[in-house]
Amino acid sequence: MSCKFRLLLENADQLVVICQKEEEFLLLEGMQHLVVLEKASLVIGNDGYIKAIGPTETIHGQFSHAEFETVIDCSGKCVLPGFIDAHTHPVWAGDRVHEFTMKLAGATYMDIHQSGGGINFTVEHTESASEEELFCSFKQRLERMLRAGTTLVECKSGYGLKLDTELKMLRVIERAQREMDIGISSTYCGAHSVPKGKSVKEATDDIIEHHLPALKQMALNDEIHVDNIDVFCEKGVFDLESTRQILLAGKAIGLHLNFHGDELNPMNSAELGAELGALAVSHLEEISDEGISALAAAKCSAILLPTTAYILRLKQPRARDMLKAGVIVSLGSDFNPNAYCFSMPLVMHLACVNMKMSLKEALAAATINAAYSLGRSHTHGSLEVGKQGDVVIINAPRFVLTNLM
Ligand SMILES: N=CN[C@@H](CCC(=O)O)C(=O)O
Ligand SMILES: [Zn+2]
Repeated sequence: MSCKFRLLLENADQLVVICQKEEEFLLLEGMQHLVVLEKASLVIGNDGYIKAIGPTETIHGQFSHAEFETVIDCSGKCVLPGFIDAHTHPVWAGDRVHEFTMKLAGATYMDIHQSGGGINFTVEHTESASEEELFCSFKQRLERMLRAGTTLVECKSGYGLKLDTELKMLRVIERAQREMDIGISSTYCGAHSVPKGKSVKEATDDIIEHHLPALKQMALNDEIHVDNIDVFCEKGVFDLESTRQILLAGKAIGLHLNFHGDELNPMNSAELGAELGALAVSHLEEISDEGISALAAAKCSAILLPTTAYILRLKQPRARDMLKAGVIVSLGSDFNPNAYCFSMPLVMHLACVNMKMSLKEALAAATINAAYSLGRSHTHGSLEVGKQGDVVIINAPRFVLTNLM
């Protein structure tokens, strides 16, 4: 082993490891027992991966002859894994502030959507924006997410709908993956809305016959690498059958299934996600009891989005029922022109206050479980040797009271 390392975080009051047995996710019981080391240190190697973690004295002894590029004294501070934002729509042009006024006056999300606003408004502005403009605003948004402690973020396309604009968005995401110091999981969301002038069937066929083969070819050419496929499964958008067809076609080209469901109307989306082997379904404000059982049995994560229920005044997702039933609960900011939130700390806060999750449950949902929902829990979501060294240092001595655990 080389004697040069990138970073030593020394003597943290609390080092919140989350879990230490290579767990892929935590369920209700595991969330109550997050692993927290006190007076502890952590070493990150030149490759960016965690090399050692343990009591300050032990690490001090083991690395007494090592050289570190940077040493940070974490006395009086608390170290957490970087937050993972499991659901965002961050590439777009054209704000929708006027829609907030309409909503305050009583319009619903679907009223606005059906009158050509909402997603379709953003689609028009994103189509006319240049790739460079989209990249610049996206970059600023990612920088703000990083400043709020997010180190891995799921980023969707979905304001293109036409193949060309979807590819423009995915190229912008790909460029950020290469150029920026934030981890990105890229999601093709061409079925985010039915394009003007097309029926659901025509849109579904276009995606299956043209978009997905193009993505497959671009992956083979090493041009664009997409991780997940998403569909907005909702009354008046993509119904259950078209959602199934699109997801199956995405699965056939190797994409993880991770889609919007049961948000405004009960659609049996959770049941569909479980049946198809989806990694995750997002929203779920209108999930059924059967949907909850199906997610638990299939180990399909529920990505809950407290900002959406807040801004649209929807009923809160049933986080407690899901946790009790054994569902893998994750969190995301749902950053988009309708829910303008960069901050996973705020998302965790809303999850606690509005969805009645505990601090520990919210942190596990924003780290190891969010990593699971993106198929990344082998490398992200906890501070374990061999995982990526993504950390947040907070200027406070504790995240949790260990004697109350
Ligand atoms: N519900 C569908 N998609 C987004 C909203 C996108 C938009 O309104 O632009 C969501 O997750 O909340
Ligand atoms: Zn969304």
